[in-house]
Amino acid sequence: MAKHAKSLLSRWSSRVFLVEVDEKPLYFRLQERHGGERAPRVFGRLREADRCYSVLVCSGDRIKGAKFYPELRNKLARDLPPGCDLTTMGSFLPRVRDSFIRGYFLKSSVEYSPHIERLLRDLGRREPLLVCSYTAADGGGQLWTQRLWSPSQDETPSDYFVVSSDEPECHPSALSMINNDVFHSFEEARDVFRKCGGIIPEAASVLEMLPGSLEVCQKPKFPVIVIEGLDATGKTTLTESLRDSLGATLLRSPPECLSPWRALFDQEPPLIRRAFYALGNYITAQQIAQEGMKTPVIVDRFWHSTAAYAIATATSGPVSSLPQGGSEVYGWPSDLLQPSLVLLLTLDAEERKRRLKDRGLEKTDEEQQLDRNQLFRLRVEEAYRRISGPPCVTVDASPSADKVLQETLLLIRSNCHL
Ligand SMILES: Nc1ncnc2c1ncn2[C@@H]1O[C@H](COP(=O)(O)OP(=O)(O)OP(=O)(O)O)[C@@H](O)[C@H]1O
Ligand SMILES: Nc1nc2c(ncn2[C@H]2C[C@H](O)[C@@H](COP(=O)(O)OP(=O)(O)O)O2)c(=O)[nH]1
Repeated sequence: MAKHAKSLLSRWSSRVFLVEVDEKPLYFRLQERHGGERAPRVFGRLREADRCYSVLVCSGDRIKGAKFYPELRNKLARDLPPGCDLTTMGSFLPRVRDSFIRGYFLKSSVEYSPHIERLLRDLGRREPLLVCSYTAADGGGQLWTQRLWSPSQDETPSDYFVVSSDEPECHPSALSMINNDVFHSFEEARDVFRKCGGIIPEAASVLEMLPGSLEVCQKPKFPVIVIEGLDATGKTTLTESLRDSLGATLLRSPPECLSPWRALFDQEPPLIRRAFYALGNYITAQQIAQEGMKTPVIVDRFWHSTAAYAIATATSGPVSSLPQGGSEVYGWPSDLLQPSLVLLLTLDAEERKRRLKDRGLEKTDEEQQLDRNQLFRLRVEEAYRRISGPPCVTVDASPSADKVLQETLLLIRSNCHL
């Protein structure tokens, strides 16, 4: 069994678990049982026949684990017997960075079925899984562990209670966001792509587009203005008008040179997808530094989009589950060029939907998620606002395109002395 999983087993009982129940986080941990004390109720609505499993991906290889996590869900969703309920779960060591590991919580309302254990063993042969199976006790919603096991290791009989645990100050995924979801360094993002080579051949093509090393960008002579906002808020329309009005150079992130691979990496798990967008920002930064010596530069999306979508995706539930304002995760990468001004186009949801529809282009999966999941959209919008470095200046994008342009030109002239 991977050394990592063995060490994890030994720390199993000091871990806290997080299961999303009806979009609300439920935190619990395992407490050694002594004597015949009764397990306290943690999960409501469990019957005596219910059997639950915590299935955690504890791969020692970050890339393989990231790739395996979505595959595991697809396999479980496909192969589990009817009557099984699958939700996301995580486990972490309180206040220990990078201790958050992801997994799934299975609730099987069928009588005990060896089929599930066989399925987990087969899956566990591909990547070390840590499985803790629970049995609901006397139907009252009490749970205790039956066995802790990793398919590649004998079962470890155990006798733990499942007891509620306090909600931590911030969502535990925040403990692992930096350089897993939000990349704060070129080297960290490039390292992910270097390690992807064996699994995703196109990673090599992206690496070839990167600068050998980050040349120290000279501060551009001319102002650099980034336009941010959700899809269909009018960024493309406004940036093209600003380019014409200011005689500026128009750039976008990810840069054109990465467009052949964007759709492919949009399908990859967050660790790889976010590294892709982070690397795109570094290439765009090099272009900004060059063009900014000759003309003002307008950029269509940059770091704020990368960080806001990554943070909003890595958390779940209400805005309150975002890392607190001022957290390190909102910081600007020290090796990434900072623009002179960042304008965030804001628009009410109905008008944005109308523009999306009028535009007719198919929606990105993130856009579909924005539509479907208002909570996700609210997390993206709030994450935009919390990002430090140059903070966003919001611009109401609901007036006509020309009015938005005039308003924006006023802001640029007053902030950038153009
Ligand atoms: N101020 C405006 N008033 C009314 N319609 C607008 C305005 N700005 C843009 N539009 C229209 O809204 C649609 C979306 O605009 P645009 O493509 O510029 O948004 P976007 O933010 O660049 O979207 P995406 O990020 O998805 O590319 C287009 O059909 C555009 O013509
Ligand atoms: N540009 C950019 N887009 C990102 C990033 N992270 C996530 N996204 C999402 C935002 C949108 O839903 C989707 C499309 O972004 P976009 O740049 O507006 O695409 P485009 O339609 O203008 O080509 O990608 C990111 O880091 N940069």
